[in-house]
Amino acid sequence: MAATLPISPISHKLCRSSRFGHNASTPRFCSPIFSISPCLIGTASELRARLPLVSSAVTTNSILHDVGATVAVLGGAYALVLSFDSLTKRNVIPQSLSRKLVHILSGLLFVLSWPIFSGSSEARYFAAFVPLVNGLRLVINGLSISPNSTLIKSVTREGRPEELLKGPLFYVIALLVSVLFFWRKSPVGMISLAMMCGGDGIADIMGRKFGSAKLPYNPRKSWAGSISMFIFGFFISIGLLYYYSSLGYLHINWDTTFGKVAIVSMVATVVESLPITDQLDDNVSVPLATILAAYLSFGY
Ligand SMILES: C/C(=C\COP(=O)(O)O)CCC[C@H](C)CCC[C@H](C)CCCC(C)C
Ligand SMILES: Nc1ccn([C@@H]2O[C@H](COP(=O)(O)OP(=O)(O)O)[C@@H](O)[C@H]2O)c(=O)n1
Repeated sequence: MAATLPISPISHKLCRSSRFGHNASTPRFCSPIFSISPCLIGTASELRARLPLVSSAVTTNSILHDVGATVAVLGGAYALVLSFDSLTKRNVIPQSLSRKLVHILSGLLFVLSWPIFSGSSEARYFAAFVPLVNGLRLVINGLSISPNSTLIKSVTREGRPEELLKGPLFYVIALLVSVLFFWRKSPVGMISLAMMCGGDGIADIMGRKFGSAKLPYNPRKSWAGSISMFIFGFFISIGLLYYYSSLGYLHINWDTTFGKVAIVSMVATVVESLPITDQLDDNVSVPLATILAAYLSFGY
């Protein structure tokens, strides 16, 4: 006997209507194949008539869901900067470390927040609103239109507002590109942010602390910084791929993925180590190189 499936609540409601001569007091079970009962035929035509109502209800729910997620992530972004500003003001951590931790955590927490948005095709645009608002915030403060000392102190090296228009703004643009063009169903965007936020951020912290042995072709960078970027970038990338595959967004072939991520991490690390920072900010060169290498490696 063919497997039977419970019909949805709306079908149950329709099946009970007197028009079909049924007095189904409990949800009917229906075979999913040929034995379509008059109730189901009625159900199908009734469903077609009601589909616009169902789809508009689903759309409204998705929009409310995504608006809520956007507000929550925006609040998280604001709270993150405020928290590190407070830690710096109370001399719990030095300003340079505070800025780097904001660099590392902002983007990675943003990527980790993507699953709280709905499954609708428009969800990525709601998520993109977060870096967009923060980008505008950086421009407004960077142009000193209405300077916010908390943001300037937490995100700049020397406390000059115009600094916001360089590294931080490129950083937020990289988040915007990843969410708009790659989102949850491609490994490319999340790996590029793992390398820019996690890898490059750790390179700075480890390089400043342990970077006595400088790179032969770039005395401003060190082996400790670059090796740290490769290792942390690799494991953070793998962690994000595992996170998204365990949630069902990605289907990863782990036999080949470790090698591919290692290659992409190496490419990003080499690019970051090049003496080109004065011409091209790391927050442009690293995500661009990672996106290219990851797209060539994974193909989607
Ligand atoms: C300090 C930052 C970049 C500087 O980079 P570099 O010059 O040191 O290479 C990071 C700037 C972060 C920005 C002000 C806030 C971005 C928030 C993000 C879009 C959303 C985070 C949400 C999450 C839930 C906290
Ligand atoms: N590969 C690296 C990267 C950074 N660093 C150290 O971290 C400092 C800041 O690096 P950076 O100029 O790339 O900083 P961001 O552009 O990432 O903010 C450098 O001046 C080095 O002291 C390193 O030693 N090795």
